[in-house]
Amino acid sequence: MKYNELIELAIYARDNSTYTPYSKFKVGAAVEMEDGSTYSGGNIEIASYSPTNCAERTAIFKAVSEGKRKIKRIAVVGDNDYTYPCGVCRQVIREFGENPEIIIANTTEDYRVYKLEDLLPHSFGPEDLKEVKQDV
Ligand SMILES: O=c1ccn([C@H]2C[C@H](O)[C@@H](CO)O2)c(=O)[nH]1
Ligand SMILES: [Zn+2]
Repeated sequence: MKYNELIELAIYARDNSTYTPYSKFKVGAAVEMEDGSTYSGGNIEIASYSPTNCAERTAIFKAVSEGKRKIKRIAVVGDNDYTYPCGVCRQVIREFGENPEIIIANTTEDYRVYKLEDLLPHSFGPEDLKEVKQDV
C-alpha cells in the first residue's frame, strides 16, 4: 500500500474512531502488516485517565488479535501538524515489528518517514528474554 493510502486510513480513524471527551486531542493510526492487511484505530480515553489507549496501540492490538504480528509500517495522524508516538507505543511497535517504518503525517502529501530504531534506539525487546538464566 502507498504511503498516502495508509495515511488516508489514519486520517479516517482520527476523524471517526476516537473517544476523546477529556483531552479532545484526536489521533488516528493505521498499520500495514507484512501480509498486506491493514488495521486502523483511534485513541480511547477513560475518566480515570491512565487506562487511556493511544491510537497506535488500538490499531496494533486489532491486528495482533486477528493473528497478525509483523508490522511493516504504521502511519500516525494527530491534531498537531506532526504527532509522534509516545514512549509506550514505541515499545509496543518494537514488540511486533522488525524495525518497521513510522510515518508521521500532517496530510497525505506532507509526511515524515522514520524507522522504529530512529525513534527508539538501543531498545529492549523480545530477543532479550530468549536466554534468561533461570534461578531454580
Ligand atoms: O501519538 C500519540 C500521542 C497522544 N495520543 C493520545 C493519548 C491521549 O488520548 C491524547 C492526549 O495525550 O492523545 C495518541 O493516541 N497517540
Ligand atoms: Zn502512545
